[in-house]
Amino acid sequence: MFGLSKLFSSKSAEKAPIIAALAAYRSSAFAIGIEQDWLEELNQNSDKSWQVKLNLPFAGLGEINDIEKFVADKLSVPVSISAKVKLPSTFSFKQIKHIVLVASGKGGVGKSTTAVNLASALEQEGAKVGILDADIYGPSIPLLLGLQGAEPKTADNKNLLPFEAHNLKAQSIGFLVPSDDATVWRGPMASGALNQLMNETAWGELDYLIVDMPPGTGDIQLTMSQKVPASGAVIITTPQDLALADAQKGIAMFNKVNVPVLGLIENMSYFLCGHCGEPNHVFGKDGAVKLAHRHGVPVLANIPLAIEIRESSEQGDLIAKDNAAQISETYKTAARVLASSLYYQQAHTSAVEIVITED
Ligand SMILES: Nc1ncnc2c1ncn2[C@@H]1O[C@H](COP(=O)(O)OP(=O)(O)OP(=O)(O)O)[C@@H](O)[C@H]1O
Repeated sequence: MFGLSKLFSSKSAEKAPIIAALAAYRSSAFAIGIEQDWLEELNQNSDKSWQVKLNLPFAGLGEINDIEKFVADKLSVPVSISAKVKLPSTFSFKQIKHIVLVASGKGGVGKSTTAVNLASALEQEGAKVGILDADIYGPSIPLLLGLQGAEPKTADNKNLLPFEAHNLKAQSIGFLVPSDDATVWRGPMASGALNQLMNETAWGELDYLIVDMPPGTGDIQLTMSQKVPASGAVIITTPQDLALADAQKGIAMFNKVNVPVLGLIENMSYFLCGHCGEPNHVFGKDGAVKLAHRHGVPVLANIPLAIEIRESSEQGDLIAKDNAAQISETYKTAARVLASSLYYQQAHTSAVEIVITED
């Protein structure tokens, strides 16, 4: 852990301007700048340039270049910042620091596609990430990760090993239950299967576990949300009125079970015209942002309706990993804001303890 004495010992006066410049940086994710206790090392070279080492308490490496530029411009000297992600060691379940539920009020809005790309974006922002496919009606995460046909394996005949693809650990409820049977399921059965997968998968240490929930806001989703020690939920919607009405039911459901809604993601938000490049709001405009304002939650991203998203998904590729695609930056920005709100929520409120029970 960083010792303040190391920072302020002999050369504290020289260090004050760079500490102030780091603290003055602002963005949606770094809403109150770089805090002093994130600094691991701060050294000034003989030519007056600075070298900074940071430990970020949330996934946010994608913004380091912007921070570096901001500080260098402010001080008018070259600044080089290196950083790694080191979340506080508070575990919500086994060695998992945060569980985030990705839900939608209705089916077909692109929940699974968004969940898996968000997981990848968090990983690219420097975190250890897993994805758990809990969609009993149509488990699609193995397909989206290019894992179709994979069989679950165990190392010790007790715990399942998670699959690994695209630097993510993954597990799917589809391996436990044939989706044809899901129509006759009740809440306790579904939450029991989810708990079994959470408990009996050897996840190891994870910063974030993204759970792709079944679509809807019925008994099954309610019971599942109640039984998982989630840090928060993200609701995926499309701009149509019907989808937004269902997203509102999702917000109400999470409020009922005291799972904080961390934000909405509007998927298929607009279509970029191939001729003029202008966004075309095929399904309506500003619906998610109005809903978000009404409930005091942020819109984390507006994801376009894009052929590349569908094509990558069908090939088991992730558009979030394609650095040439503008959409990948949109997922990464959403991931940073999500990660930072989890950090500030944990740092500034007292934790609610949720206990997993067997029923
Ligand atoms: N932004 C997008 N642009 C283009 N196609 C998309 C986009 N988002 C999702 N899709 C496509 O829409 C289809 C449905 O997506 P997905 O399976 O993620 O939806 P879902 O909400 O998880 O569905 P379900 O409710 O059945 O679980 C897929 O073919 C996917 O590739």
